[in-house]
Amino acid sequence: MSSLEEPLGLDKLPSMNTIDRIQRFSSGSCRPRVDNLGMGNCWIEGRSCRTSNSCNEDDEEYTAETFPWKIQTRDLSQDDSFSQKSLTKGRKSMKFGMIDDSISDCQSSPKCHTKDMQGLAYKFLNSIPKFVKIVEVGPRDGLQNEKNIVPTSVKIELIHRLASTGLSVIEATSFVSPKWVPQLADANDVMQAVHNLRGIRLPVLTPNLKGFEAAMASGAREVAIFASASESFSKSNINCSIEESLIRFRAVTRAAKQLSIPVRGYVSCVAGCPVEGPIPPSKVAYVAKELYDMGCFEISLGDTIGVGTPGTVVPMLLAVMGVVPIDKIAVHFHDTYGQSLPNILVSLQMGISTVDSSVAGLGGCPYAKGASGNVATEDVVYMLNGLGVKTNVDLGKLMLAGDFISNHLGRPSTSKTAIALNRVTSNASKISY
Ligand SMILES: CC(C)(COP(=O)([O-])OP(=O)([O-])OC[C@H]1O[C@@H](n2cnc3c(N)ncnc32)[C@H](O)[C@@H]1OP(=O)([O-])[O-])[C@@H](O)C(=O)NCCC(=O)NCCSC(=O)C[C@@](C)(O)CC(=O)[O-]
Repeated sequence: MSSLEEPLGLDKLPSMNTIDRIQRFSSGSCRPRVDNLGMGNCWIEGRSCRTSNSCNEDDEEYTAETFPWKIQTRDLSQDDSFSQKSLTKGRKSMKFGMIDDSISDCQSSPKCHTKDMQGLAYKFLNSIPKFVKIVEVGPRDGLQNEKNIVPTSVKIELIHRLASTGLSVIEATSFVSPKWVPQLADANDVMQAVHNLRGIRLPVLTPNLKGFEAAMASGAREVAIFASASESFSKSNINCSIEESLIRFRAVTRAAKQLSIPVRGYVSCVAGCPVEGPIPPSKVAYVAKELYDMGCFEISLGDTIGVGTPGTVVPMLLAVMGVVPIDKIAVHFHDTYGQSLPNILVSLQMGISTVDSSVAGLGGCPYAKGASGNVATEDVVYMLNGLGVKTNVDLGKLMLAGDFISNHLGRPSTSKTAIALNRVTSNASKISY
């Protein structure tokens, strides 16, 4: 049975319910053990883990120290604009997913235990970063799998439209073999047309030195290399073993360093492989560390076939967080099982602040059959808006970019947000978000 048919579920983990696990991870008392994170082992080890699935931890006060690995996270204490102002904002802020005043309503009810409610809100929202950087991968990951090749002019227009939304990073294309990915054979033309866009980073995928050199010649000023945590996927995707790929990627990072070009590193199949099924977190951590050690400024963890759930994503992230600083980790979810948003939410709760996504939910990998598109950028922005997290992305303009490419492809967007908001207004640009 292919891993697409069978979710990689909690049965692969120690028997601890998900909420319990999130609580324990959030508390910071269970830290990843990096030396032995294989399948079937204790995924987490804290100061007082006695068995593979239990941590001897009493409920703690939710103080700043309880989230030791967080970076620039929100503070829900008295002065915090989110906890206090948002909670008393009134019904008007319910519009478009903004947090409502139900908690403050509840606080005034004798039936509600105010301290418990505040404690719960703190526990689940405290570690979420105040700002999330969105890496838009639509023009690359989104279009690399389209049956009908998208004209170069449409790709260029899409990048321009995305650039106007406030996105700061747009992955533009790939310098890969046109025999393998004919959809992106026009990489040079696309980059020549957009590389001068101001105030925006436009990384491109480069699998080897040949791709790197072509990218540089086209005007690219940031690249990404892409390894896999699955041996089988590495072979089918880039035609070499993981170790061989790391040798190629070292050559790319060395060349990039000489030109001061930033290199992003991807690890694909972090939650499962279409051939091998479950991938142990230790394998993901190994590849992530190799990429980080060779100089990648950021490691994007890709659930290429979209089989991950919070139950498998959390232990995988813990393993990687043991070897790569959390502010250097990004998450990249495909939405095959509709798990992307919950997976992103737990990633944010663990302190991750960079999320890859694709406008209109475009995407898929030509070498991962059955995998669906990336999580839609519109859905991510909507959720982050609702959480009070800044992205600097204008949802209305983003929807227009999504409409543009969906119209061109002749099919509706898979973004639930775009579908819902388009239903309530035919002119998204008039909405005040
Ligand atoms: C890696 C290679 C190039 C190896 O391809 P190969 O066939 O093993 O390489 P080769 O070195 O034997 O070269 C074969 C031919 O390709 C040419 N070639 C060689 N390199 C390049 C290059 N850079 N650009 C253009 N042409 C190239 C080379 O010149 C030669 O041309 P020929 O002599 O036959 O005319 C090939 O397997 C390839 O292009 N694979 C790319 C596959 C791809 O893009 N997959 C989708 C990426 S999505 C992903 O990985 C997941 C991610 C990142 O999105 C995260 C997630 O979703 O989880």
